[in-house]
Amino acid sequence: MALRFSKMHGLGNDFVVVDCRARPFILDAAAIRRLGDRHFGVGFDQLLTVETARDPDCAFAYGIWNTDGTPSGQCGNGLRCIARWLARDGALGEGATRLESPSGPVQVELLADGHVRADMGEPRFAPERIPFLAEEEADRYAVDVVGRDVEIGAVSMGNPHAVVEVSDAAAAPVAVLGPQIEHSPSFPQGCNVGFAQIVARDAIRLRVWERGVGETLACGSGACAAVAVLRRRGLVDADVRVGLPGGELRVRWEGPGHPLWMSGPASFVFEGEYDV
Ligand SMILES: N[C@H](CCC[C@H](N)C(=O)O)C(=O)O
Repeated sequence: MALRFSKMHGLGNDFVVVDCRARPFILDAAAIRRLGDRHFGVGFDQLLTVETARDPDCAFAYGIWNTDGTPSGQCGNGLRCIARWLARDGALGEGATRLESPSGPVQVELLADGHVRADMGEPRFAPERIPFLAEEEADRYAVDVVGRDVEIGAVSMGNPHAVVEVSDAAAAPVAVLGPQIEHSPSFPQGCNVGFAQIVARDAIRLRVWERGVGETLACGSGACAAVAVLRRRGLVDADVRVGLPGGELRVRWEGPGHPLWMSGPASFVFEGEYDV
């Protein structure tokens, strides 16, 4: 059976997008891993499906799977690509459109410069909503990683994130500390791990080790998570430029009680057919 797809990326965080509006998604974890394999398949950081919405207030729904076949609750770069994909299909109305993500509704809007702005909802810091095992909610936690304490912030953007503040993102031990924190028992469902360097009150540099993938060139929900954690600590202003290896995202968060906004590019690369 041939599976038609669009290959897309958001700042180098790359996706295979499959239109499942006419028929349900049928690949199991092993088939997703094969599709995501960069030698034996097409290759992606995440597989995204466009689906009909169950939520009557949303125009469409979307699904998210990592390279290892595990599902995710949110994908910031991916939802910008879904918005561009729907716009090309003539299915995105004027102004803001509500989309149903696996973790709840988000709102997207195509900007004049071709970028996409997304209302990602409010960051969730309550440990049980991340999920993260902690007695009480805090700005920072000490997590035991291979016998030593590492200080992190923890937050959900619909998917779990740990944020580690570093003095130099370029030199951060992403490949060592990333998987150790991703698989920490403190995060019962695992987590994405951001390494954030504060450059100014309106600019940070960030690298992200993604749950179920590894280090990616960019992570939209990771950028949101880093700004949320650093703003809650009073270390950055509301508007922050987030510099990732693949490029820059803009994130805006007034603070508790307010939604968090992210904006950035979304690009098509090619259309293809995959023999499932
Ligand atoms: N690349 C995505 C994040 C995927 C998160 C996934 N790795 C998870 O298991 O939560 C983004 O732009 O937000």
